[in-house]
Parts: sequence; C-alpha cells; structure tokens
Amino acid sequence: MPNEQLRRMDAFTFPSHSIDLATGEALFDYALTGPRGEQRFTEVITLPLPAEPPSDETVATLDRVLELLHVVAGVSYYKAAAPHRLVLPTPLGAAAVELVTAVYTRGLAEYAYRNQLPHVLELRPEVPAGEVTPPRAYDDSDRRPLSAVGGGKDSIVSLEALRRAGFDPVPFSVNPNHVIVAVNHASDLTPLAARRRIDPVLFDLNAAGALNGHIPVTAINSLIAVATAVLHGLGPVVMSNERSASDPNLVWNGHEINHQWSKGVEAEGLLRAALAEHAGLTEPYFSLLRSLSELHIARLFAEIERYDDVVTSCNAAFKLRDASERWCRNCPKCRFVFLAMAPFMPRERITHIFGGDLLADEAQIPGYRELLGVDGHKPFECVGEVEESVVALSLLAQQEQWRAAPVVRALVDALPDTAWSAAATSDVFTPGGPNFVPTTYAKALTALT
Ligand SMILES: CC(=O)N[C@H]1[C@@H](OP(=O)(O)OP(=O)(O)OC[C@H]2O[C@@H](n3ccc(=O)[nH]c3=O)[C@H](O)[C@@H]2O)O[C@H](CO)[C@@H](O)[C@@H]1O[C@H](C)C(=O)N[C@@H](C)C(=O)N[C@@H](CCC(=O)O)C(=O)O
Ligand SMILES: Nc1ncnc2c1ncn2[C@@H]1O[C@H](COP(=O)(O)OP(=O)(O)OP(=O)(O)O)[C@@H](O)[C@H]1O
Repeated sequence: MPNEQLRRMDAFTFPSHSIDLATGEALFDYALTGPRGEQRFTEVITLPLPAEPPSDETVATLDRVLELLHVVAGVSYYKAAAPHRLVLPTPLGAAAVELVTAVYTRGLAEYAYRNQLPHVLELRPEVPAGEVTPPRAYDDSDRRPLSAVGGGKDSIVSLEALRRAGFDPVPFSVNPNHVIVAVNHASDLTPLAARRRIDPVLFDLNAAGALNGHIPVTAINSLIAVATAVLHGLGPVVMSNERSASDPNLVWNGHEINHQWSKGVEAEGLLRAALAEHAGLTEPYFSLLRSLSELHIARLFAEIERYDDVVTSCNAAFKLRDASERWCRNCPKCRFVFLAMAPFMPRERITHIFGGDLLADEAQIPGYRELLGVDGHKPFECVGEVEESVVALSLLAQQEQWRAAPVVRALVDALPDTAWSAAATSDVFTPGGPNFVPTTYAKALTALT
C-alpha cells in the first residue's frame, strides 16, 4: 500500500480475535481504514499449553485477558498511520478504557514526539455502548509466581530473590532468543515461553516509509505473561521494573515523554486495575524491584555470579532482525549498565561480562557526558537517572582499580562541583516511591541483601 494512502487512514479498528485451545494459537486482527480502502493486519500470539486442558472458568478468565491484550497489542499497527479515530471492538469498563487511553497516548509519546504528531497525545478511544458483564473473581495469589525474564540484570535479580525467598518462580519469556535461553539454562529452572509473530506486512510498510517509532512493548509482554499465568493456574506475574522507569525523558507540549512509560508505576497501576475490573484478577501483576534505583539493582546483581557468562541488558541483542550477539558496547544502555555495575565488582569480572572495558575507551566519553547530564537530555533508552550515574562515578573515583581509567578521569573533570555535593547526599540506595508489592512478597528482596 503506498505511503500516501496510509497517511489518509482515518480510523483504527479491531475486527476480531480468537484462540485455538488445542494449539494455544491466538489470532488478533486489526484494520486501518480510510476513504480509499483498508489495510488489514493479523498478529499471532502462541501461548504455551498446560499439561491438563483448562476448566471452563479458566477459559472464561483467559478470554477476558485476551480482550485486553487484543486492544493493547494494536499499538504496533496503529502507529503505521496514526489515524485520529481509535474504535474499540467491545464495551469496556472505566479502568480498562483508562488503560487503553494511556497505552495509545503516553505509551506512544516518544513516537508522537519524534514524528511530530501531537494529536496522538490527545487520542480518546471510541467505546461501543453496552454493559460489560462482571467477571468471575479469580484469586491465584498463593500459587507459584511467573517471573518475566528479559535476559538482563533486572529480571535475574528478581528471579534469584524469589527463588532464595522460597517462592519457586517459573521463568517466563516472550520470544526467548539465545540470550534468554542461556539465562534460563543458567538458572536451572524450567521456563515457559510464548511466541509472538508481528504481521510481516508491517515490516514491508516500514520499509516503504510508513510512520514508525517506539511502542510500549512492556504492556504487551505483561498481558501475554498474565494470559499464560491464568492458563497454567499460576500466581502473580512478577516484573523487574525499577523506580527510575517512571521518570520522563523530557516534556513536550505540556506532555511528559517517557521512553519507558509502560515499565513505569503509572502503567503498572493501570494494568492492575484493568485486570481486576475486566478479568476479576485480584493480584495479577506487580514489579518486585519498583522501589529500587538502577544503581541499587546493579549492586544486588553483583552478589550473584552464576549468570556472568550470559547476562545481556543491551537492547541491540533483542532486535527482531540483525540482532547483536550480546552487549554491543556502544549504546546508552551498555554505557549506563557498565557504569552502574563497575563500582561493585572487580575490573576483570565486569570486563568479562561485557567482553570489553568501556571505561578504558575514550570514544565513549560523549555518550557518558549525556548520561551524566553534562550534555543533552536523558537518552531515549532504558537508563537510570543522571543522579545515579553521578553517584556511580563518585564511587569509581574513590577506587584504586578505576580512578585512573581514561573515561573516569575525563568525566570527573567534566562535572561541576555542585554535582558532587548532590551525589554525597543522594538517596539512590534507599528504597522509596510507590509500589504494588504484596506484603507476602516484600521479604523476597531482603533475601538477597
Ligand atoms: C530491540 C529494539 O530496541 N527495538 C526497537 C527498534 O526497533 P528496530 O526497528 O531497530 O528493530 P526490531 O526490534 O527488530 O523491530 C522491527 C520493527 O518491528 C516493529 N515492532 C517491533 C516490536 C513490537 O513490539 N512492535 C513493533 O511494531 C517496529 O516497527 C520496528 O521498527 O526501534 C523501534 C522503533 O523505535 C522500537 O519500537 C523497537 O523496540 C521494540 C518494540 C522493543 O522490544 N524494545 C525494547 C527492547 C525496549 O525498548 N524496551 C524498553 C521498555 C519500553 C516500554 O515502555 O516497554 C526499555 O528497555 O527501555
Ligand atoms: N522477551 C521478554 N519476555 C518477557 N518479559 C520480558 C521480555 N523482555 C523484557 N521483559 C520484562 O520486561 C521488563 C522490562 O525489561 P528490561 O529489558 O528493562 O529488563 P531486564 O532484561 O530484566 O533488565 P535490564 O534492564 O538489565 O535489561 C522486565 O520485567 C523484564 O523481565
């Protein structure tokens, strides 16, 4: 479909969805519609099947979760044209509508900013009139948790905290690549995996110049995880989203632009409320690491050595096409995670984990200046706050093994005196901020410290 036709699309709709419980394959249909025709898409998500067929009650709850997933996963296709109308397929309650509105506005905020599409931030879904039948209440909070594994340090910290506190977690991933497979293998736990196939038509449209940009992928992965937990009769989905994920990168036209919006505490609260209202799930989903800074999580990770050969936080390793083998060692996330881990481990160990020493490489200095707030704004990546980077640097400047490293020396010289005094009084190692961790799970973090 030519680009010019795509730009004339005026509505995004959700024609149908279904699941085949013999195969676990769910089909989610979408359509961009306009005066000169429509563009259809089908996303295929395959859930792992349980050993026993699910009960009718389980299937009814699963259907409710899939209704939410259908709508949320549409963002990938909506963004190819960004029409002004978002027409929902079925009536939804207030909490579900609030979630959907936020996913298509705040979740697409970076995309809207980069493509200069302010109307996306004001989008309001059209909800069909009608009553929503109340769901059956479904409380599985005492069952084994499903622990989402993304291959990076954060989910490893959660997995180990849950295990050491006796929760017997089940690792779970969407489209596990070789990194995630290796992390699961190192854990010695038996994982579950779901498959997600984006309609290849989207890649063709991208190649032809369709609108493109970042989407709130964690919201999609989270709902796939909840659907899997319901199907398998498991307990809450445990995420590893940290405190700083809630902080925006910048403000544009009065709107906060946050690359990590769907990892933030607002998205977590909205997802929990929508799942309670629409699917009757009482304790479906929370982030165990919500009250911790990235730097604090890096310190906890340093206590765990069994994943050193496999842990990979670099997003380049998780691309659908042309992925890097492990750390690319030249992106904001690699720079930040190296800086955050370095104060807490011997130089040989971190060099082994990354396959190189970023603080010995002067080419990294401009990127580190951004992380430290000397130049530009916080990069559009999953990186911690400027304050966390400054605290990490101040710790390195005090260590014999790092003090003379070329990048450390250059950055110490670049920082104003005020930054050091702020670092000295920082609370980055004090847990804080709102969180949804159930009291029964609060002990899990202390199991690591
Ligand atoms: C791996 C990655 O960071 N990808 C982002 C990148 O995509 P790129 O075009 O370079 O390659 P692919 O990942 O192979 O994707 C190809 C196209 O497919 C579309 N697409 C992909 C996944 C999806 O769920 N929906 C899609 O529509 C899209 O058109 C891709 O171009 O740049 C894209 C554009 O900015 C990003 O959308 C890709 O981000 C992925 C969705 C992704 O999985 N990213 C995570 C690693 C990520 O950024 N996580 C955030 C959490 C953000 C959140 O709120 O959830 C983080 O770690 O901070
Ligand atoms: N493929 C995936 N399947 C399921 N959950 C995922 C997947 N990728 C990421 N997640 C989860 O989404 C959340 C955000 O991912 P993120 O990439 O920030 O975390 P991570 O891989 O654990 O750590 P790091 O921040 O070091 O990369 C985490 O809870 C993570 O477990």
